[in-house]
Amino acid sequence: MPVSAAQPPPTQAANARPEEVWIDATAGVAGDMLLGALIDAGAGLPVVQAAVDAVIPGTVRLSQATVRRAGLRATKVAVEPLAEDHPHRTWRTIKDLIAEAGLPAPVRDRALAVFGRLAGAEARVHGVQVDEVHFHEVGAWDSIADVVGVCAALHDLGVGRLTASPVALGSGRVRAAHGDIPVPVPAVLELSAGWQVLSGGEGELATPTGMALVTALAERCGTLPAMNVQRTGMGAGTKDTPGRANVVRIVLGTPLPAAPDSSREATDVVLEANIDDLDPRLWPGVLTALLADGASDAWLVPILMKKGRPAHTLRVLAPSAQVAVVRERMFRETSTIGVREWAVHKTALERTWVPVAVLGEGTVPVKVAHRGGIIVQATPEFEDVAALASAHGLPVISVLDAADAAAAAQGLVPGAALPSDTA
Ligand SMILES: O=C([S-])c1cc(C(=O)S)c[n+]([C@@H]2O[C@H](COP(=O)(O)O)[C@@H](O)[C@H]2O)c1
Ligand code: NI
Repeated sequence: MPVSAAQPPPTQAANARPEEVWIDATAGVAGDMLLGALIDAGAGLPVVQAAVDAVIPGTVRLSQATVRRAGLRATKVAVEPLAEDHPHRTWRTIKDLIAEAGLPAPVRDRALAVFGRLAGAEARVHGVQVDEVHFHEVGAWDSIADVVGVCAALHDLGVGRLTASPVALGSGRVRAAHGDIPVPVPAVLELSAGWQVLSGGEGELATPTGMALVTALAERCGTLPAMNVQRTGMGAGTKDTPGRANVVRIVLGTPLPAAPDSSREATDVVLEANIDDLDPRLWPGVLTALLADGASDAWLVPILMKKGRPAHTLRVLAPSAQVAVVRERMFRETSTIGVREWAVHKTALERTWVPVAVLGEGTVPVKVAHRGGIIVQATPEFEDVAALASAHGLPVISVLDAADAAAAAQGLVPGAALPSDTA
């Protein structure tokens, strides 16, 4: 039943641009729920419609309504087709549509990242090449509307950093293009790798599009970060389940100034072990595997350990969500019979990647670390430099010098303002 909006008008503080968003997906998440929550928090539906129209002109109409879910008021976004014909689109087609739509760079890049993650999961589930993935449900127009719409809404609200809660996946079975499949559906399970999830709850609580949005856009899985709250938003799912509100909540605000060290929230974990009996030829492979598992860094410190034995401390820095996988790798691939762990707070500068053209042979991404809108470091990604050099038979040092010069020519130098289209 439609109900009237109960949200108070925004205060002056609530109108300031929020730097941070936390997504509460503990009741599940779907693309339309997240979009509803962002519209509920103040993103403009016309802005969202314009972004979607730029990608798939004249294909869908978005509308919003205020509804109740288990007694809670929330915004429901509906995506209606304007034409009867819904072609199956491949990831290759969708990538081109998004890339060529003239969207603001942050909207385009976020939308490509989300769809790329969704396409990667579908490719693994169905055993096909990623470019050939078909978005088999309703020809992909509703997924495009959800993904592009959410990214446009985030841009409209001026959101920088996103974090999110663990995601409730649900239970049971659903009917999809593949027939009758178990919940969590295969694409959702694939997208859950590296994220914290909750079981329980009836039905399909998280859809592939919702899960791709959360895991591609949020930097970290965890509880509500310390912030000055400005606005909140409630987005409704389709079903109304009594006793369990089918909603996504979002909280927008500005981060609190850094607290004293002792009270800062731990974001990462250091795991370590002293090892004196591993064949040294195995170490490079161990370090590589730990990084592939999602560790932020893994390194060896030469030590003289008990009984006067020359040995190494293997030390690994990992985001909290990756700790179990990293610990398992340490036990499986080294000779250690114990692992020590402690929580740490890592302070990481914001970073973004800007492609620069190099020697007329291709592009290399430059990692730009920034703080308060000012560039602190700009470094061409070495692996990409080395790959370009190898592909064109050039010395790595020449490509590296050319990439540094190209970055400087684009104004990507320490102390310069971050270009507005890369923020
Ligand atoms: O279309 C896609 S990407 C898709 C893949 C799968 C697999 O598990 S494989 C399942 N589904 C089902 O389609 C509907 C709609 O999903 P959205 O992500 O578009 O909201 C839902 O029931 C999915 O489980 C879709
Ligand atoms: Ni599928």
